[in-house]
Amino acid sequence: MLLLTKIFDFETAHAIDGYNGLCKNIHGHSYELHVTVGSIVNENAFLPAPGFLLDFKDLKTIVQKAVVDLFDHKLVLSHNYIAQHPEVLEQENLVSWDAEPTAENLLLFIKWAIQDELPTDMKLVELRLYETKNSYATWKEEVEVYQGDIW
Ligand SMILES: Nc1nc2c(c(=O)[nH]1)N=C([C@H](O)[C@H](O)COP(=O)(O)OP(=O)(O)OP(=O)(O)O)CN2
Repeated sequence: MLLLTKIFDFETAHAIDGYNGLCKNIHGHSYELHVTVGSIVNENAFLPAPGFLLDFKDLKTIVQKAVVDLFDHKLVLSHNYIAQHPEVLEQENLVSWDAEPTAENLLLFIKWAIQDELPTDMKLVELRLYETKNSYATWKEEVEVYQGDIW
């Protein structure tokens, strides 16, 4: 499989309801999202002109619209959090969510949002979302491993 990766940045504020730590309060992150897509190719031949699996520009357009535009400079809070802090409803950049906006849940949402927008010959293979430079969540397509005569 041949893979392409593009990196995106967005600034988002959130709080985690039910968490016993600093992240229960509204705070922000400079998120970094790595999106890897791929396709099975004939590895014994060059790609036909223009030699792209997918134009990086097209990948950028898809992820920008499906993810970055939704989250950049937004405040993402769960319905549970909002119910306990109704004053946040005054924020014009509020995005209210069914789930807690953890790195894991954001990543699952991002997977759903991107998957359906890719061309049919491209597969979403891996997503990595950095919440800080030291903390990130990864989603990977399960790869079937060939072991002798059984998959
Ligand atoms: N499994 C998860 N754990 C935590 C999440 C999360 O989304 N998934 N989120 C948080 C907080 O949002 C917090 O802001 C990030 O936590 P942490 O990485 O511990 O933050 P630090 O600033 O201490 O990170 P450094 O980059 O190491 O300085 C908490 N846990």
